[in-house]
Amino acid sequence: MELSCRDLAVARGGWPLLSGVTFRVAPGRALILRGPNGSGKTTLLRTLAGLQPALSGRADPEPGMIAYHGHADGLKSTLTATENLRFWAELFGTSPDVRSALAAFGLERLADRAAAHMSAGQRRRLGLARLMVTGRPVWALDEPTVSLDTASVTRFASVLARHLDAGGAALIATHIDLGVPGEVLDVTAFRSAPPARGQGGAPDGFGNAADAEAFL
Ligand SMILES: Nc1ncnc2c1ncn2[C@@H]1O[C@H](COP(=O)(O)OP(=O)(O)OP(=O)(O)O)[C@@H](O)[C@H]1O
Repeated sequence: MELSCRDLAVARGGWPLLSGVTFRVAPGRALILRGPNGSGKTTLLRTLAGLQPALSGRADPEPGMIAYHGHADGLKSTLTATENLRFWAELFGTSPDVRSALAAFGLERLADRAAAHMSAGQRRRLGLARLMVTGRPVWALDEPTVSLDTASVTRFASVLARHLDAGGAALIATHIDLGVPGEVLDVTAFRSAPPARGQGGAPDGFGNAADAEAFL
């Protein structure tokens, strides 16, 4: 499935961050988001995933077709690895092969262990295995390889390659080369214009005007 954005404007805490964001990701391709800390990569991903509204513009497909993996792993800490994947499959209305999803991330021996008793890297692997049970054609991923060792990065890259081979698409904020087909988009090209001086501070929840101006 294709992922596209036209003239999208996004904000955090009511403060415009990016505007005029336009791109197209064909089925089978990934678009890698780049940009320094605080430049708006997470905000763009969250907007596309429907976790916050866009200020203006258009994005396709609608969030219901997008599986989002953010900084948190989205796990229920008291549930085992298998139970977590079943929980998500039920939520997404799919009938997945949970054993294959666990195997893809080398989690077979942890199938019956509660997420609370896993290491950070093991939890991250389980969180990523969740993507395989969503059945969603577009993946929006925010720094998916954080906490992963080299072997796990390779496993993840291979799961991602299979997703793309099957006609899926992906938008990924990452600083490492995952070796998948696609282009790189630097979000700093879409920075919103800085606010005019004397227009007051940043809106509640954003931080403060100095922070905002430092970024903008
Ligand atoms: N919960 C929040 N409330 C208000 N402002 C926020 C919030 N989270 C982030 N921001 C601000 O929004 C801006 C964009 O943040 P965002 O997380 O989208 O950047 P990023 O490019 O993903 O950064 P990083 O590379 O550090 O993950 C930053 O200036 C940040 O300070």
